[in-house]
Amino acid sequence: MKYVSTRGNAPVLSFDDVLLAGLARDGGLYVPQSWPQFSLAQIRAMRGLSYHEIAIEVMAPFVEGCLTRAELTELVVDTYARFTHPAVAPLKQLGRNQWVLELFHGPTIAFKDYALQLVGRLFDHVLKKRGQRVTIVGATSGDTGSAAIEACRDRDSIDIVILHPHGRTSDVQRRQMTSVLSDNVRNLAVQGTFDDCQDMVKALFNDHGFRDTYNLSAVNSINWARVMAQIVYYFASAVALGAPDVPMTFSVPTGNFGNVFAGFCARQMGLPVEKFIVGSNSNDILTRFFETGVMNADGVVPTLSPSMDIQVSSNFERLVFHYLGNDGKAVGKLMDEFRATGRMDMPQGAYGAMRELFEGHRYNDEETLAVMKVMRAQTGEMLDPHSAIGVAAGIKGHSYKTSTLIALATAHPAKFPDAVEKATGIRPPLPEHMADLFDRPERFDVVANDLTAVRDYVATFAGRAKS
Ligand SMILES: N[C@@H](CCOP(=O)(O)O)C(=O)O
Repeated sequence: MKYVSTRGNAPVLSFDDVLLAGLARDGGLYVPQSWPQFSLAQIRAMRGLSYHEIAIEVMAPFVEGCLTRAELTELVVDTYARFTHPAVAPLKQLGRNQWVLELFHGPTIAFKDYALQLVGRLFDHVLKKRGQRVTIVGATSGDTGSAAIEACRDRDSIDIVILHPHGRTSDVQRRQMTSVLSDNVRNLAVQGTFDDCQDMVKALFNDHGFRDTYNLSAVNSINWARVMAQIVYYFASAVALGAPDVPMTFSVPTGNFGNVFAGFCARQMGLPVEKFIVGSNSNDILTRFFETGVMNADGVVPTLSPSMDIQVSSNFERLVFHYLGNDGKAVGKLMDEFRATGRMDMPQGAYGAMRELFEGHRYNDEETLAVMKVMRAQTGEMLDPHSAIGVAAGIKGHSYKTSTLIALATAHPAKFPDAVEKATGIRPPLPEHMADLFDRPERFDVVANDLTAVRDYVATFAGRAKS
């Protein structure tokens, strides 16, 4: 399998090079040159397989030529054996034809673990084989950071620096990152927004001298390996509910568009999906896009669902690439326009085709709390604010008659205890392995929203003498 950049002007790479590269050298994102295909019979045959068995089937074509099936199997089995639910990603019924997919049974209790636990092991495997080291630089609005740190902490071949927006994550989210005191981990609290953090990470990758000196790698969903591992739960949940003989509608709360794009990949590979519903909070750039065909960046406002406090959804570029017929030049033009003006007008044909498959719905904080309260009262399901938005958007957009709804629950309610208590009157306790989180010492450095300050910090950290 080979991978190409969405801007069409970077080297074509194999899986292990894409894993280490993160962002393509032309500023684009890597996507597979062609989509592996599963026939209906092959999808049907996945029914009854375990999560890890489905993971191997789904991911094997993407790593072909880089990992043997035995190597992939070993990594996958080791990854998901550590998840706390025997089903790994269990489904819970909400109503007729409506289900919640719980994606918070990994170590940091958010969906990011499903990919990052594997990505950490993939990095280790490839770097050891090559005898190389990397410096991972990542941006988080709350969940990616802790999942990446957990996956990479104490690994000999990796240093990791995570940028988060100062004061804009939940206390649990921040502590999950800042209480990891491993020598190879650093947290930077940036006096800005998540978009500022993500922008600076991309700028460091686009500075080729810097990138090469410190061997930068990425853990955000700009890294294809993240998206690849997330495709698995779309297949696993769909076949558990009768796919491919019943079409699915997926509802996904999303800010950076990586999660829902993984669902789109599953569809490209043959999984029958009727619709993707995107749930937004008040930072509703994606919902506005699907309503109008215009991507218009506004200021970010803090919400009860901080992981989605995002205006620039980096994976949207991968979708644009697909709908512009894999025309990297056209994608580059649109992205440059968006960067310069904060506005992107999708060509009508491409927008019309996107609208056949995607729609979006927005919920402000008040509406989110109301959904959490009603869901708890009517179904017994305790939802975190992000998952509540996904469920509400799904119920709004789903047609009972033609498909089964799977709404993705992306984080454990205990990650957002204040919001959950406000909505339901119940304060969800942290799981046992995190019970002492608020007693652990924290370490982080506050930096200005300034690229030079961040670059100097990364250089000093990555360049330090290793003990
Ligand atoms: N919502 C994310 C933001 C980063 O997204 P990613 O999928 O590109 O890592 C977070 O919680 O950090």
